[in-house]
Amino acid sequence: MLLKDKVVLVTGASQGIGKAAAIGCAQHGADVAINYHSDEAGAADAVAQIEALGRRAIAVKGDVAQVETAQAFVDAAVAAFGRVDVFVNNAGICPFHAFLDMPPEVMERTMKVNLFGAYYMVQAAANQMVKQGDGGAIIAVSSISALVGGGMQTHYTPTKAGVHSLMQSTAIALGKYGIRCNSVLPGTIETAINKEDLADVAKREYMAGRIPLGRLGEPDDLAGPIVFLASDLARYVTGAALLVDGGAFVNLQ
Ligand SMILES: NC(=O)C1=CN([C@@H]2O[C@H](COP(=O)(O)OP(=O)(O)OC[C@H]3O[C@@H](n4cnc5c(N)ncnc54)[C@H](O)[C@@H]3O)[C@@H](O)[C@H]2O)C=CC1
Ligand SMILES: C[C@H](O)[C@@H]1OC(=O)[C@H](O)[C@@H]1O
Repeated sequence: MLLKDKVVLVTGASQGIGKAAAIGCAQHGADVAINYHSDEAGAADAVAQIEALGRRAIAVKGDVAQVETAQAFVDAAVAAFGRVDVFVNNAGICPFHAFLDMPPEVMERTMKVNLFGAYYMVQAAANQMVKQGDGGAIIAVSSISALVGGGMQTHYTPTKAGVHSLMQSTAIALGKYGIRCNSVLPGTIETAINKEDLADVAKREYMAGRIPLGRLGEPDDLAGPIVFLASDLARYVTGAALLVDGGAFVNLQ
């Protein structure tokens, strides 16, 4: 039990990596508040799975692109559980699109959800941790795309580099409060975000073939690294970025 009786908040946790992280934290003894955008059934299922583990859970609806969602989420978690120990910034979108004719609204929505949303959420969670006075852990779900490009992701990869950079800067700003800030950098994980993209069999085989561990990732592959960074096992780790990609990044030839 690495997170016994800790209170963990996860954004975008009605499915995919966020849901796996929320359940993974509950498996390690945490109570969990999840933010979700619109998938009521997915959020209810996440809550049910956490409660089945004997832990408490709430689901709070909100669009992370709206500034006020951040404080409302933290307030709801504090009302339910009294405090915030761990904050996982996971919510994100990746609407694949070419660069030269990128619609401004797609570009701006991607920035607002992935980067602005992360900024305001991390700020609200950090203020609560500072008020509590006994530290905390913040983990951002960045991406291998913080380090490498994507021709159909010119609006997306800067947001992932941005949240990685945000963790580096908040690690400095919040270190004196005992708040650790780190990011995980997933490779290609099979979720709804890339279902359409990976429906292209040739692309899917190419992507899988680039991975030394021999398979695409699944959401649960992120749960362990996130629990680790949230836990006291990582008590001297801050400002770090952990690739969780089956070795894809290092596979040049
Ligand atoms: N699947 C992959 O290959 C990779 C995913 N990531 C990142 O992992 C994170 C989670 O994505 P996945 O689980 O893969 O996809 P997903 O599509 O299953 O999950 C994304 C979650 O974010 C939520 N969300 C989207 N917009 C939101 C908004 N405005 N407000 C609140 N919630 C919102 C969705 O409802 C969903 O629950 C994202 O930040 C993504 O960029 C990073 C690297 C690789
Ligand atoms: C959604 C993509 O398949 C996925 O997102 C990322 O951040 C990865 O780098 C992949 O491109």
